[in-house]
Amino acid sequence: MDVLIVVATAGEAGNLRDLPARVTVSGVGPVAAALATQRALQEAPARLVVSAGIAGAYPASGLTPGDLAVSSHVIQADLGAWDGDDWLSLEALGLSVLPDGPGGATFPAWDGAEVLARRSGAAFGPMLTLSSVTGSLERARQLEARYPGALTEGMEGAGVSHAARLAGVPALELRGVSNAVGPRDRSAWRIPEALRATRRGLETLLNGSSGGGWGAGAP
Ligand SMILES: O=C(O)c1cccc(C(=O)CC[C@H]2O[C@@H](n3cnc4c(=O)[nH]cnc43)[C@H](O)[C@@H]2O)c1
Repeated sequence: MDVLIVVATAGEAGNLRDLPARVTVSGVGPVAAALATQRALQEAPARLVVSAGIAGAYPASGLTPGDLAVSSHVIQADLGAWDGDDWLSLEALGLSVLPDGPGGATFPAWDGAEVLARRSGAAFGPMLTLSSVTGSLERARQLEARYPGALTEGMEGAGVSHAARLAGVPALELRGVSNAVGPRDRSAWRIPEALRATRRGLETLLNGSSGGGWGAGAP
């Protein structure tokens, strides 16, 4: 399988180097992730792009550190406008990140993502991308209200999805949970557990063809 895995940091790449896929380290944030994905796809084609790494889990998701999440959609959640205290999404503004398309800042995931989630024991749902880490419960709940069912928060998924979409390559986000989204408490982050979960999901993906393949969405 011809898979490009994009992670933000060298630490996240460290335990993935032996997997049968190309791993690119983008740097942190959606712009860095988009540029790195674009460059990697120009250097060599891929049939599937994965934004992988660690993530925070929103309170209502029920996810805890060491759990795994796979995207149904990837959403750039901080693109929009404030009208006083009211938030207007790109959709509400009639705008899109894609010059030719509807969809605001939402990127549907690869067709095989739901099967992958089932096989790897991952939660399956929307995964949010923001340019800054949420630091309060109030803000976490606002984001959950705005994006019902949101599982996780990261800083690269939408950038990776955007670049993949422009290149005509399917994409998904796959992240191990390192922390709860909410008040900043670095001592509660469980990065090794999150990295193990991420690796488990990627192994399931990369071994997929030996388990009956991915059906119509096969990369
Ligand atoms: O607050 C700190 O001191 C701090 C120190 C080192 C790293 C961080 C990060 O926030 C890492 C961001 C990095 O990891 C992903 N990530 C993980 N959890 C979250 C989250 O709750 N919200 C947003 N991003 C998260 C993200 O994709 C970045 O690549 C903080």
